[in-house]
Amino acid sequence: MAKESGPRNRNHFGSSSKSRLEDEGFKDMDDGSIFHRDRTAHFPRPEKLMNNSSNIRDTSFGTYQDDGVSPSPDEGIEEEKAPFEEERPGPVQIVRARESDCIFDLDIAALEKILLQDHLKDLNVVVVSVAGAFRKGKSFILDFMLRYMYNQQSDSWIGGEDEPLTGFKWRGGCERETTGIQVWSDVFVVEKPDGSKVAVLLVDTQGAFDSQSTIKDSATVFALSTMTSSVQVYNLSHNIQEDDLQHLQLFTEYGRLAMEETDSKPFQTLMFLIRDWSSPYEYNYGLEGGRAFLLKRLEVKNNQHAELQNVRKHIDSCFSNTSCFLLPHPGLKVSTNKDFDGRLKDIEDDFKTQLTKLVPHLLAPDRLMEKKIGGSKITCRDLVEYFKAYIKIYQGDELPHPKSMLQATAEANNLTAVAGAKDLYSKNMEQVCGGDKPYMAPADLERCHAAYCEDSVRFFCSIKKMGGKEFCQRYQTQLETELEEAYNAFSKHNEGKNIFYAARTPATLFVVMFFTYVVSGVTGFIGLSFFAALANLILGVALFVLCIWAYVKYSGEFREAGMLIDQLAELLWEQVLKPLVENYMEDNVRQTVFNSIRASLAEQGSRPTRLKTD
Ligand SMILES: Nc1nc2c(ncn2[C@@H]2O[C@H](COP(=O)(O)OP(=O)(O)OP(=O)(O)O)[C@@H](O)[C@H]2O)c(=O)[nH]1
Ligand SMILES: [Mg+2]
Repeated sequence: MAKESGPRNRNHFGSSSKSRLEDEGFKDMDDGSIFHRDRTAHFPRPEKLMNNSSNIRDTSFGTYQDDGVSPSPDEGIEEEKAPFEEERPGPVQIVRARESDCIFDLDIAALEKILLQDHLKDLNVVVVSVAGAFRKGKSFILDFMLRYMYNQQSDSWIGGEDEPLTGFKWRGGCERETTGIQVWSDVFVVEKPDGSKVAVLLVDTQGAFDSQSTIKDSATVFALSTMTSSVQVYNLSHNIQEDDLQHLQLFTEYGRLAMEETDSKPFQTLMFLIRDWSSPYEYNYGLEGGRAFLLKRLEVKNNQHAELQNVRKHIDSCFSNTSCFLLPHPGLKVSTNKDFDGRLKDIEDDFKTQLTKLVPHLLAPDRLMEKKIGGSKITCRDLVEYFKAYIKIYQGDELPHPKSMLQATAEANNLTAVAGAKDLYSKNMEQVCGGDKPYMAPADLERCHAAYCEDSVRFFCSIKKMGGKEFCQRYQTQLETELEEAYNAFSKHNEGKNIFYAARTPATLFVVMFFTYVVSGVTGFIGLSFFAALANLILGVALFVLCIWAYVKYSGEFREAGMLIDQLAELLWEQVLKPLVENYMEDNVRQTVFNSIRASLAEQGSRPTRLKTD
């Protein structure tokens, strides 16, 4: 790690800060650290952190900056009148769930404040994140990583026996603690063996599958943290179960969807961290045992079911690197004692031994892996931009909603049943009014539709489906709507076969032409030349439109023009010609009936006094 401090660039933690902290519920501890009354914000003072080890971190907050105007602390300025207040290192929430819906917001200002500091923004970034189910000790393990980062060059980085564990907020109990995504406000600047400096960011995440989060919430947090980290620690308990792999598959697929498609693997390193490993006699604690165990678990065998093979192949296709670490149980005090505050003396030796192997394996300078996206290393500044871009995708509507296994299965069941039932209906209807069948009377077609519709719904109901009655009813309604739509298409197709229907446009245009021809002749004859000319003009337009219509029908080009002419002709037919024809026909029919009745009555020798004809 590079030491970057000096008289004008050092932490500043004045007495005024102390009284402020006391006001906020913090109190000074004997070891020089500050302890919050609710036991959640206990961390070393920055000075202590600096003194504790020779390796120096860049303090993210409160580093004195010589701006040439403000006096430096060295110039005898009283602490109370310090130009600014020290901000304590701590967890910062950068991704937060909205209360009203399952959408997450990015706190851009907080992220920028951390990552866009002058000494960090152009450094390549290493992001180590811990994710997995809730209440499994994620924040707890991250706090040991923090201890390592702050005391890296000391062999006793793990801390004193009586030192409470502080940093990311952790606690016992069964309710979730961490929400959204949190990062440690101190970004550590580390010099790698090749001399290059990198910025190390530690990320804590909301546990998956708590009772307040939907699958979408869990998938979003897991996917976002996997997409933005160079090492994702998948924190599991006791074993790697098949459902752990399935969830990993679901979440990483959700992440992959939001990323640009590339040929290379989208994510970097995945470490399965198995807590409370209880079979060291089969696979030894640590990395070696983990490697053998993982090899066995992720093995793809020819005789394996395709479902099992798919999960394994998917995981392999997502991560460039996978590893596994088997961590022993930390002891009953850790898991069951409500007063346990993280002191090493309460933790089993086996656990501590493995911890001293696990943390350096992840964070030692020669182990640090820069975050790469699309094959190139990214800087802290780039990471901010990627966060902004990714969160936008998860806030939008373009991604599908990840569902619970039952819901997804029930939907698939119902959709298959809908498709089968619709297929049955279509086949039946094809047989009565398909493309090669002649025109059918609309009333008969409707009767067939009603009968086949009933058959189709009966078929849908007869298929066994998951999801319950109410859920299936939604799909039955969807089926009925789709059948109605299919019926509309069939009846339009049927109408198309009616030769008179097809000839309606030219017939209408012919009637218009004939009428205007007669009008022009008559008005011309009686000297109304203006009306004659107008009628001629309409006749000419009708003839032109008829020619265009004929061309469209013949060539299949300009179909929009053809449709417009058809609509115009239909309007004319429906609004003018049809009422005229019907009226005329009705009058004629009435007249005929009247005449025949009168004739028959006359034959009988009596005359009708009055016949009501309307
Ligand atoms: N059995 C067991 N318990 C542990 C282990 N590590 C920590 N714990 C305990 O697990 C409890 C939860 O620890 P946290 O670090 O808050 O767990 P988390 O996964 O961050 O929980 P959420 O933030 O709610 O998701 C605490 O009581 C810890 O003492 C472990 O390896 N095994
Ligand atoms: Mg937590």
